[in-house]
Amino acid sequence: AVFPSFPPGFVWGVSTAAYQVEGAVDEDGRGKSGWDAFAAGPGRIRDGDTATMACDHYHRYPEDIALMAELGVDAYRFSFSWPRIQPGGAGPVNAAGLAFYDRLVDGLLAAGITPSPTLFHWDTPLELEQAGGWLNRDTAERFADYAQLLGAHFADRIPRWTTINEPVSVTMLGYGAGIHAPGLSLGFDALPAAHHLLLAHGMGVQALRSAGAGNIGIANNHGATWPASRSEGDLQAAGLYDAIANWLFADPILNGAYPEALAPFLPAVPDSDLPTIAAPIDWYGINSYNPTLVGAPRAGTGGQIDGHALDASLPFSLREVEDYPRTDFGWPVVPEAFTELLLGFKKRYGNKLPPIYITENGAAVNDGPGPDGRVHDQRRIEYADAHLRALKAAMDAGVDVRGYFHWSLLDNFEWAAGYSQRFGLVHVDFATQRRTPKDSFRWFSELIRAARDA
Ligand SMILES: O=C(O)[C@H](O)[C@@H](O)[C@H](O)[C@H](O)CO
Repeated sequence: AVFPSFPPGFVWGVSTAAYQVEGAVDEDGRGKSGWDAFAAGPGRIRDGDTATMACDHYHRYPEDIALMAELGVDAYRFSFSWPRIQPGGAGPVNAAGLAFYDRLVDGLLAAGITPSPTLFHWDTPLELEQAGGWLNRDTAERFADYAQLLGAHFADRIPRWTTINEPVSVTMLGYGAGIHAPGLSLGFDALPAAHHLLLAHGMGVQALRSAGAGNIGIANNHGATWPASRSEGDLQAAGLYDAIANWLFADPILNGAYPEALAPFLPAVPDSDLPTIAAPIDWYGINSYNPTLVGAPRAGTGGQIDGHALDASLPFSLREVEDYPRTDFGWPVVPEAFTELLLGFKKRYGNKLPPIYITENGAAVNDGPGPDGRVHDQRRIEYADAHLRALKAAMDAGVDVRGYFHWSLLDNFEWAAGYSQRFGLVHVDFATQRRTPKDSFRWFSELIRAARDA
């Protein structure tokens, strides 16, 4: 089928994150992160994998930049490693750490690829984590200092900035359900972390602007929430889950207030915090993969996330989305839910909604090289094709989307799932670090060129 045309200037990109690709965890003065400590814990990461080497991007970035140039992308969304740049999360800069990002940014610019970094993608400096991490308001203050120094150093070379990646995942998986670092299972008592992450975002925006940087946004994870049935119990549970998973992290930024439904659960916060969180942004980033089916609590189970059982005491339970294909990570493939999500955003925020970038979208498809040495990841092509058509349908209906960043350029360290789940357009042999562009890589590069020539 003919591929839908995207507007001229639409940004095509790929995404990665420092801890998932860099490796070199003990090199050139990098400090430890909460993830280093968490991943070292027995049974925390599938197969006992660690990110000590990951994709060795720290040394192989020239090869990876060449792959991105071959792919034909306009932009590369990577993340800065806070513990590499500022070990301990406070005080002086680690010059050798900063120098790595000078090399990466200059290499991208030389290749005609726009560096589009994220300041924080989950690797909290360990010293800050040990002082309470995102449960501690001070971490937001430290983040503002970190944003200031990066803005001052790179404002002249970096034209697009993301403050924080998915505060919802850090809050719910890291502090709420203990599946990610720091591994705390606090349930609703994790919500102060959400507030401090949002506060850090707002302070980060202000710090970047005062350092002369601009074109700033956040990358929030969002997905359509579907009630398990029209019963009162399921509708109520789905409404509460939707408020926590989606609107808790969008409303304060776009509306300047928390969702009313969550008032009973949220900590009291200083009045001045909400205007800070709502610091004007230039664009809004959405990471989206699939919808979530939610019902009333069920005795004995709260459902599961990536095979990790959720606490049965939660006021909702996650259910399996039936009758749709699944990725190898078990995530349902529902392109129409992507359109539904974006139209829902336009309806909810109207003209308060700035232009959108899809900062992440992709699928775990674990095919490896076949006898011909190629990786025939047809299911990834089908996933991306269907989601880009779903995206274009939302754009045709008036949603202002300016770009799409595929997750991910490389197979990488998929957090608690280790290397068992592959999201890359490029296959990585983690024993030899050999990179093999997959069939999806060729498909995406043809699509980008066709879209540009259209
Ligand atoms: O969205 C996230 O969880 C993160 O941003 C990425 O780091 C993940 O690796 C990716 O999404 C696949 O799960």
